[in-house]
Amino acid sequence: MTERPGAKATLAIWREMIGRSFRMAPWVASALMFLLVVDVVSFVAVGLALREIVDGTGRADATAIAVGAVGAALAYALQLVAGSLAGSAHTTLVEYVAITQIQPETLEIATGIETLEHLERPEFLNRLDIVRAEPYAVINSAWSSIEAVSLVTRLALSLAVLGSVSPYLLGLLVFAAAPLGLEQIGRPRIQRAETAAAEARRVERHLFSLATTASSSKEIRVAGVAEELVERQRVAWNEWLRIRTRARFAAAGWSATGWLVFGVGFLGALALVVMTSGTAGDLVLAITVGAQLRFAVETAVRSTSAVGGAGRVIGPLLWLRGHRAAAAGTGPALPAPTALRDGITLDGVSFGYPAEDTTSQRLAVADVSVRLPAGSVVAVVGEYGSGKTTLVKLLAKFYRPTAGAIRVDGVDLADLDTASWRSRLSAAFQDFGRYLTTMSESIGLGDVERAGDPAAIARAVADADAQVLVDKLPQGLDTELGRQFGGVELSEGQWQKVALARASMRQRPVLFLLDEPTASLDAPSENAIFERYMARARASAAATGAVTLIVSHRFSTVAGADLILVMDAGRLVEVGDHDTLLALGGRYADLYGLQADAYAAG
Ligand SMILES: Nc1ncnc2c1ncn2[C@@H]1O[C@H](COP(=O)(O)OP(=O)(O)OP(=O)(O)O)[C@@H](O)[C@H]1O
Repeated sequence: MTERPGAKATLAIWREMIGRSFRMAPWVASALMFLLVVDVVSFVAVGLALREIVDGTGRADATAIAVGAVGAALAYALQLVAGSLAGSAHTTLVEYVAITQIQPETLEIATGIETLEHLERPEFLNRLDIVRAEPYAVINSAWSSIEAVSLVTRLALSLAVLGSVSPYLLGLLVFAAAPLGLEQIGRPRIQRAETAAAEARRVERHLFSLATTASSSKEIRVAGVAEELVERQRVAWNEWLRIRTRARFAAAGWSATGWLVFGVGFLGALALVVMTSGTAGDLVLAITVGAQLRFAVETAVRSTSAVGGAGRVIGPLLWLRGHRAAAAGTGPALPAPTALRDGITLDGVSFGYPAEDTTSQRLAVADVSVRLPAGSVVAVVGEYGSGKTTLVKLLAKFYRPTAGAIRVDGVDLADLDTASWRSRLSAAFQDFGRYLTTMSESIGLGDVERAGDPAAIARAVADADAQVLVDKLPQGLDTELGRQFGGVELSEGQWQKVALARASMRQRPVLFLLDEPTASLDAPSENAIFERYMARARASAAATGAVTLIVSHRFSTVAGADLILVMDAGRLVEVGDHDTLLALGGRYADLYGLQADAYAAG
């Protein structure tokens, strides 16, 4: 999956990065530009002063030697100061732009894509990981490309001085090309290795977080699987290390060969100077400037390495941007309705999760056609893995149907603006989030626009039957949640209540999705909540024609629904209300009977 960005794309990114540097930190960026100019000027001054010393020595001119010596000392000092300040300015800029611009961009890309598929695809996650790990490389390469201009100037000047000592020394140019050229051979290997190692790194991180997260740690300890996890993490680290080390060794070999060639060339050139009766002054000048040349070449290698090496991050960054742009879709998007007149219709809807091998892709939802009338309470039941949650995700537009269409009052959901549609939804998911912040914020974030509205939060708390929980917390709604940051830890059921309260923040949704909203709660809590939600569903139905869709495994919960959808292996096998389905004596009746027997036996 290594993609090398083209020269045009790389130049465009550099221009963008330099532009951002000047916008974000104009003083530091301008200072860096100025210091680079000072660096070159002082380099020229050192050369000229050395030339003066050598000429003065030849003429036995003490004044010229003294002027040359003072000039060389001053110019050298200036060069050191400018070089060091430029280094600091460079690091500051790189860090600042990487952290304030590129790092947030990765999160924006990941969260900005409306659907969820990308978060399950390794090719997306691997690239995200690369850019997140090294956002500095992008901006660093942009500034290194500018510094390269000053380096080329320095190289040219060194060679001019050396050429004036002896034309043979110009041959060093050929030898200087060796370290630069051979570096180009090693670098792509490192680049490919970084990309190839990204997956092993993700595996390593996953295992680390699995082993250090409180929730999974319990199972790990009971099952005694910790050692196995450590071993697997070690294997993943080793794999990461092996791929990178091999490439780095190979690149180091090429680089060492290049420097060997340069060293041999330098020695040969000096021998030629001596043999062609150069003066002692010429020899000293050749050695001094030659050493400077070596330094300039070394810096050039480092900087071309930063410039060229950034391809491994620029490539993935451009890919991620492209992916986001492609996912944004085209065409005009319609605003979502504020109320439903007719309802939501599923027309031959099928969906299969993306699979590596598309030929063996299984449909999680297969050819489902049903009408969810405006104002109705709809329950979805079925065995584990029958496609209930997938149906909810399709309605929330997290995925697009692979076939068929979902219509909202006759308008294809695909044509509705996703943000607008989501602003008309309320949803509580089975795998709810835990926001580690205050209780009130954790609830309020269910509706950003009213996140700080105490009345809205109080109503959401009441709807989710969470007042008892709030009363138990040491600082009520102001209590910090989550032990990781020093707050109060909640039980699974309490977290679920917080999620439910969050989902209750929007008072006038047109679709209320509840995917097993009470799975972690006890039966009395579930009953209390369900009654409230039924009442709420009826009130919403009257106000906005809202459809409330509840996924549940508990049949006592769903019996009061207007419409029950029975799913089996992705298919909708039965539709109707409780009495109709019982009378049908089919799948629903079987499942209902099983659960009733289980309760009776219990
Ligand atoms: N993110 C995913 N990637 C790939 N396959 C998935 C994904 N989520 C679910 N599936 C598959 O899709 C099918 C339907 O899953 P879904 O979660 O919709 O079932 P469900 O009826 O909600 O199950 P449960 O009652 O366990 O919540 C299952 O076979 C499952 O393995």
